[in-house]
Amino acid sequence: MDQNPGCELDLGWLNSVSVNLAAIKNLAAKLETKGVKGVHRAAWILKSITLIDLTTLGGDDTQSNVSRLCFKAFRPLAEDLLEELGFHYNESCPIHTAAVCVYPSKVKDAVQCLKQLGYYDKINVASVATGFPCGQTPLKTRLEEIRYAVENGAKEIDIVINRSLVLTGEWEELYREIQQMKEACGKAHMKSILATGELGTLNNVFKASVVAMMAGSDFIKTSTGKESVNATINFGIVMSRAIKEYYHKMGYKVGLKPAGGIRTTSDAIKWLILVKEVLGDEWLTPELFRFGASGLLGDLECNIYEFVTGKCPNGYEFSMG
Ligand SMILES: O=C[C@H](O)COP(=O)(O)O
Repeated sequence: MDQNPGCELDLGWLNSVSVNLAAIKNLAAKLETKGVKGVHRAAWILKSITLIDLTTLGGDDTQSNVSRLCFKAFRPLAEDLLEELGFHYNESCPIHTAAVCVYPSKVKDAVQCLKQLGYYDKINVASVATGFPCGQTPLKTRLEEIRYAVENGAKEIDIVINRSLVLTGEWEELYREIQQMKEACGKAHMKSILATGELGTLNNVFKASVVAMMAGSDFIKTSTGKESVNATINFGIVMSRAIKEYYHKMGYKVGLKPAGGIRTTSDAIKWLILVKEVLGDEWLTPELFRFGASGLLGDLECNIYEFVTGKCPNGYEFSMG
C-alpha cells in the first residue's frame, strides 16, 4: 500500500470551511431510507467482515484473549455457514477481517499468533498509540509509543489527535504534532482518530479531518470508542466530504474508519451506503475503508446464520464474536 504524502498546511482552506448542517441532516435522512435485502444483504455482510479491524481495547486484555481475537479474525464465520455460501477456508479464502486492533503492549502477542496461523501478511496488526484514548501525555511519550508498536510488528498505527489543539484553534501545532507521528510510523500506515464527539462543532470535525490529511494521515477515524458520542452518520458525512475534497485537491485517496458503538448489521450497512453514495464504490475496499469494532462480528455472523438457515440463532451460538 502506498502512503499519503501529505502537503503543506493550507490555512486558507481551513478558514473557508463552513459546514451546512441542514444539508448534512438531509443527506443523513435520505441515507436512512435506503437498504439492501436478500442475497445482496448477505453479500454486504460478507464484505463488512473483510472491512473490520477486529478490536480488543480493554484493561483486562490478556495474551489468551488476544489469541482468541486473532483466531476469530482468521476464521470469522463457522465453517458450515461459509460453505453454504460457496466459500471454503483455504489459503485463498478472502473471508477474514482486515486487521486486528490492540494496545501497544499486546502487539507482540497478536503478531506471534497471526504468524503461527500463517496470516501475518493477510491480517494486519494495528495498534492504538499516542496516549489512547485521551492523548494527554507528553508528545515525546506519545511518539515513543508509536515506535514501540512498530518495532513489535504493528503495520498500522491508530493515533489519537490532541483535541485541545482543535478546541483552541491551534491548527499549526496540530499539524506539526501529526506530522511527527507520521514520521514515527515509518512504513506503518497511520490512522488518525479525531474523537469527533469531543470536537465541539461539525466545522471543527471538517477542519481536523483536513489538517490530519495534510499532515499525512492514511486514514481518518471517527472515535476511540471511549467517548460518550462516537461514530455517528453526521460525522461520517462530514469526514467523507473532507476526504473527497482532499482527493480533488491533492489527488490522493485517504481512507475512512468509523469506530465506536458499531454493533449491528444495520449499522454496518448504513455506513457502507454512506461511503458508496458520498465517496463511491472504489472506497469500499480494506485499503480505503474499515470498521473499528469490538462487537460487530457476532451480529454479522447471526445475520448470515439467519440468511442460510431461515432461523434465528440461539443466543449462545456466536459468543466468540
Ligand atoms: O477502534 C475501535 C474502537 O475502540 C471500537 O469501539 P467499540 O468497542 O465500541 O466497537
